[in-house]
Amino acid sequence: MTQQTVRIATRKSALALWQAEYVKAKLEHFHPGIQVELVPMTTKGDIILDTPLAKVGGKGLFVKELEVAMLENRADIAVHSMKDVPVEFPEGLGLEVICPREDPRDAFVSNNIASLAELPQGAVVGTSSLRRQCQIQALRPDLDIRDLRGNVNTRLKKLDNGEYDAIILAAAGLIRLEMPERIREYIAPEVMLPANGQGAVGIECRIDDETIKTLLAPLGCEETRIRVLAERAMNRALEGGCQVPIGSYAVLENEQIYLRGLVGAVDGSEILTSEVRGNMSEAEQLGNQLAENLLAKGADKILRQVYDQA
Ligand SMILES: NCc1[nH]cc(CCC(=O)O)c1CC(=O)O
Repeated sequence: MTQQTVRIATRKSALALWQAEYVKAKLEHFHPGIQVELVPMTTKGDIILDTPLAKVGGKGLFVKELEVAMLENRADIAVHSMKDVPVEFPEGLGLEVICPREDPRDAFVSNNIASLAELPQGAVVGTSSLRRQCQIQALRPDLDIRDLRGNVNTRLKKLDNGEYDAIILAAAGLIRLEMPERIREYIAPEVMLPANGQGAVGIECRIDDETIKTLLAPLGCEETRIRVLAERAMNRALEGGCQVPIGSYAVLENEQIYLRGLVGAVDGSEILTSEVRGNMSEAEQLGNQLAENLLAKGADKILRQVYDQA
């Protein structure tokens, strides 16, 4: 029998490598004797660091090169942070499994201030996420939100250099990179709704690769799959990629999905929210319904303004 080998296409950031190593370890655990190789590569999103992401605009800035590698059979799977994965996949590729979710909340990170609420008037907060920006500005119009790009370590370094009083990052990244002590406050979803898929890692592969799909099956988490399916359905219906002021967050409560959604003007002057509950088997319908609720409240008008400015 030939030796089974799985090649993982991955970005080179510390978090991407952590996620790829995590999947490698899981594959080796479930399939003793398997060979797993990492194929590190650079994506457009890693190169364009000086332009606000919303302006670069390209959906899938961080995943395209990985997808091309799979289509050209230079890799078998790609491991992604679900929140960076566009809602549609290129022909021939699909998302096969979603792994158990890490803490989905946003984290308040600062060297001298304990929480978002304790930030002094006019404090400088770093984030390049329009979703975070609009929610913070709605709460605290006085704060000075400034762009912050780069991978997790780069962002922390900029904070430590004194460029910001505080920054907002996904808690999941800090936990995975073993820096939970950096988190001063876990921001509740009621205060800051996370991005769709935040904290979840997904694995993409060629849809006709049955061997790989069989190997991947034990890595999936059904609860996470349902939650992320509902969240992504809302974003898809709103035609929102990851660089939009949209939040969506699902939890399961006794076999029921509770899905919350938000669309906001970037300056926080207007925030639309809605929520739906329904059966676990109706994740996508619930996402669509929530999007319709938001559109009925005027979400399309807000989003069009954002796209026009970008
Ligand atoms: N957009 C970058 C990105 N993609 C995934 C994570 C964090 C981990 C996750 O959500 O799985 C981050 C960093 C951040 O938002 O702080």
